[in-house]
Amino acid sequence: MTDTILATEGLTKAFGAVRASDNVSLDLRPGEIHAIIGPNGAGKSTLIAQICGGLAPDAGRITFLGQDVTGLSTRARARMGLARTFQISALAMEDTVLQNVTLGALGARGGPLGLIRPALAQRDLRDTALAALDRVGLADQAATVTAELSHGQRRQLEVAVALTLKPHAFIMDEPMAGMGAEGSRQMTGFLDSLRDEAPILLVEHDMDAVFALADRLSVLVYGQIIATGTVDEIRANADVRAAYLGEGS
Ligand SMILES: Nc1ncnc2c1ncn2[C@@H]1O[C@H](COP(=O)(O)OP(=O)(O)OP(=O)(O)O)[C@@H](O)[C@H]1O
Repeated sequence: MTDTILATEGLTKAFGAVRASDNVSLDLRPGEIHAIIGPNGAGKSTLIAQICGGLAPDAGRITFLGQDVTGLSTRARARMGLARTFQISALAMEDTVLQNVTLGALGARGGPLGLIRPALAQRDLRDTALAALDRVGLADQAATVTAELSHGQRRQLEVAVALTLKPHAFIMDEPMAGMGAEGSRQMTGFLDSLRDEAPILLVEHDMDAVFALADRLSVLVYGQIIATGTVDEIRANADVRAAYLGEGS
């Protein structure tokens, strides 16, 4: 039990007749990357939205760090260290890289964002921000305007913002989306190293990345988890092959 950072138990969410989450139970353990895969419309986004707090489940519960967080707001979960990344719109494109991370660090402390006193001059905030940039390999881009970053660099910047939360878990929604082969390879290496900071719940369509990274996979089909296991176990699973991986291969 203490080996679980995040867990869902019996999570259920219906939209009319569609059961987008149907009794979903899964857990995320220290140091692991747990990938959620499944065909389009399987319920991955719905699941992530419930875990992060944007969508209330009809039934079931979510525990994070041993606490029932089902009724907590997205912000409260984020403050506890549940870090959702790769919502690109969260970055202020006209601000510098350092400004973006500093504002993230300020937000993480609960400071009112409207009162951006000279946040950049606050030494501890600045140090936190610079350390996060260093960790993701963007220290030399601190003064760059965010809009000038490449797609991949923006994703690294999002992770830097998340790092200022001192995350206990990362929730990542399609980090490889929109990346070329080289970008995906670099991102795969980056995520591989990031699991040392906090475990990652990863929704991703790029199967090369998933198979390279995941310690465990859960396969979601029509809102239900039909299998959870290691890459080898999932590859060998007849139900999974029939429902998903077998498609076209
Ligand atoms: N707000 C909503 N209102 C009605 N139906 C919804 C809503 N959100 C999701 N659904 C339905 O719930 C099911 C699961 O959708 P969801 O977006 O969670 O799947 P997904 O696995 O994330 O898909 P994709 O891989 O295409 O992003 C689908 O049938 C979808 O049409």
